[in-house]
Amino acid sequence: MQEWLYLVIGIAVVGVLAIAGFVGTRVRRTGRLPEGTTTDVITAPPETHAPPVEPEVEPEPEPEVEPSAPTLERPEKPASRLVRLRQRLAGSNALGRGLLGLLSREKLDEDTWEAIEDLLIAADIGVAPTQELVERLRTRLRVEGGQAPDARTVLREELIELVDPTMDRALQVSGEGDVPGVVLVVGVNGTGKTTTVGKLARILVAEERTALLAAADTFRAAATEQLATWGERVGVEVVRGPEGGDPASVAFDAVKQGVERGVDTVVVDTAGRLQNKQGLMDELGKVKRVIEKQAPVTEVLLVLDATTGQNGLIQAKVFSEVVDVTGIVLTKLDGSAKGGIVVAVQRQLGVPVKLVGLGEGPDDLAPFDAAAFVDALLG
Ligand SMILES: Nc1nc2c(ncn2[C@@H]2O[C@H](COP(=O)(O)OP(=O)(O)OP(=O)(O)O)[C@@H](O)[C@H]2O)c(=O)[nH]1
Repeated sequence: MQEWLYLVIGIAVVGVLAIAGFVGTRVRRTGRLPEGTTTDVITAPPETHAPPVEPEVEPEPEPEVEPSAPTLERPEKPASRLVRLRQRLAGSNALGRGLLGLLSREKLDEDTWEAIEDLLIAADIGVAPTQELVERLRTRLRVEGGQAPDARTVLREELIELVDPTMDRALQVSGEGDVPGVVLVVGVNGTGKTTTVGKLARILVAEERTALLAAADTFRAAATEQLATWGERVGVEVVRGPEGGDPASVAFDAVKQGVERGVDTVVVDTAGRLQNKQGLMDELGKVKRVIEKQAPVTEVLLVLDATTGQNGLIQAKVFSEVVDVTGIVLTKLDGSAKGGIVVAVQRQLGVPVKLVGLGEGPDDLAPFDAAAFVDALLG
């Protein structure tokens, strides 16, 4: 009986030890205590403080912003522009004042008439027109002398006559039927040709016409950029080609687009390098020929710098031999004391001055008018 008691105690001890061993093994293997068990011996792995993971947030789609249309400028109506001529002809109206001073003398002797001739020639009117004018003034002032004619009135009338108010100065900017009018702008670089094309675009816009510009001056890259800026300001597109490319192909493309889009007028800027007459003739001849596959050229404007005097007249002659010039744009009249060039160039080419440049402002290009010009000269 005692042996049985020892056996039961032994089994019980072994059992307790076995259970303790099993529990220890599980804790080590799993790293955690079985549910409801606590102990000081086994420590849980240290908690790591990983930064909290931000939930991924889909970025808000950028709201689509309509490219805002550039604010377009509203060019000044052409009719009001010539009023600026009077102030701008600061140099040229010295001619008017000088003539009036001489003609108001009590005695119009030979010396006075000579001084009048000198003044007119210095203002670039040209020798033949000067002699004609002096002759007419002498006759009128002598014949009407008894009634003390107003020298100013006589001079005004004779100057207007000389500038010729009967010439048709309307710009031909409309084509026949559905095709656009095509204005070809030619002239030596530096005369203000590209500026004139830009200003002309503004005149067309002011008159509510649609226009397209052709940057066919591929010779000077900056000319294309310059033209693009002019166009952007009034919402007129510019057709351009590669730098140094064929000007005729740019002109062709522009007029083709003009026909397709049904614009009113295409204005073509050209390079017009005066390297030699044959080169110029080839270049401008080709430009005109290819344009006319699409639409007739309605106006050929020759741009001349009024400050260049006789040089300008020589250029004018060369260009007029190469293309049929139909109108003259006289730029920089504001800075010139030589307003007489208007008379000289019209006489030389037999075509009217249609536009005058009066400054560097965007709307400083005005339709020319004989009476307003003479009034500005006389101050
Ligand atoms: N004061 C004055 N300056 C003018 C007038 N017209 C043009 N200009 C200036 O003359 C300079 C030459 O003008 P452009 O238009 O670049 O000359 P361009 O003939 O086109 O020369 P290219 O582009 O090289 O063919 C510019 O500084 C113009 O602002 C004008 O009527 N009066």
